[in-house]
Amino acid sequence: MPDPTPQLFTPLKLAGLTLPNRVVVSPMCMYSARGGLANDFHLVHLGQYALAGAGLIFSEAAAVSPEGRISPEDLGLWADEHIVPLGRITDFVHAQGGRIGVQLAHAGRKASTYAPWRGKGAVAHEYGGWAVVGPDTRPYASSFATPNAMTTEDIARTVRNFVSAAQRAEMAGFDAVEIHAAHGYLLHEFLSPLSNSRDDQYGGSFENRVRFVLEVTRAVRTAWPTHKPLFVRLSATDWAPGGWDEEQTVALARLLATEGVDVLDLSSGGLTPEQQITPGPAYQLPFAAAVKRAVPDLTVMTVGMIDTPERAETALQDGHADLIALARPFLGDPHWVQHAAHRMGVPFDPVPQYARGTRLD
Ligand SMILES: Cc1cc2nc3c(=O)[nH]c(=O)nc-3n(C[C@H](O)[C@H](O)[C@H](O)COP(=O)(O)O)c2cc1C
Repeated sequence: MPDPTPQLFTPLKLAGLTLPNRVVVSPMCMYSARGGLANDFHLVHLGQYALAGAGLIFSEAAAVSPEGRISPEDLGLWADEHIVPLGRITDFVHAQGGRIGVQLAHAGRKASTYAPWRGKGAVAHEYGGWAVVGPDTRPYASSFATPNAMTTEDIARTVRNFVSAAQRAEMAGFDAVEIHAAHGYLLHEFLSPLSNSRDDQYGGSFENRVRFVLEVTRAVRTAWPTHKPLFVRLSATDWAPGGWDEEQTVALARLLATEGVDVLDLSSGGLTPEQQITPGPAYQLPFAAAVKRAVPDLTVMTVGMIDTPERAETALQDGHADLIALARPFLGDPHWVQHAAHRMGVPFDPVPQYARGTRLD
């Protein structure tokens, strides 16, 4: 074992859950479900990361209501029938010594589109899409559906949907949940002045725009067991003038910390097609660093183009983040953690049962 052990391979305790290393499989929609139900694809896709020793695996966004799906192929947690197929996956991951969380999501005005493999940007109405909702009636882009502005009853029902989804996640055996409030989906749409023109208690001032995400967080935290960590993913900036930005993110981070959020997962963008950004290596790390500086009690996860173990290790050693999430690197190399350990000289056995000699039959 190198001395000192690379931070990437040090454990991290989140509420009652201890992660063996700091590498997290970031949520990735695979557009492979029917009726929101997980199937063999999800078992194999997510299960492979447990066999390969990821510190924590996040499933893709699971819709909290049918109209909150990005596409008809999204995973769901809006009905009890979703519990058993997901439980099969969490059982498998746990049997390999792994940990798995699920992201709870509502796509808002970016719902009801084709899955990307059907043709980008098209609206699913043509083959049986559904009416979409948002803070107001402005669509994400001209090729997207025109949303119905949510009433306060719609908002209250959506809060309840997040709670029911979290309760189903618990019944399915997940170790963590993440509230998806990023990437231009429903909760982010309420946060940003660029997509929220409401004049009621959910629009206008900062306090009003953050109300919906705080209500969801408070309600989910109450329903989700205290020994299991709660993550929230935010887009730290819209990369657009007059939009949501780092300053507001830090202010919201302070509020989320008081609501019992364990981990803030800092991404960016997705609110508008007119983003002013050319992403480069670790381009979202400064947002994690800013939140860590301002809210030291919060555990912070960074994501985005952290493609090498060295870059990940530097982010941890510089104190800019506590956890590193990877998405595309895991698609290219499901054994990323094992390969990182090898490069850093860390002994690493991804399948503890084999290491203990109990499964050598
Ligand atoms: C195929 C694919 C699907 C994704 N689906 C989700 C998702 O369901 N929820 C989410 O928050 N982010 C999603 N993302 C974004 C990733 O979680 C991640 O934030 C982003 O890809 C940047 O990380 P990377 O550079 O390591 O890929 C997706 C990314 C990819 C490539």
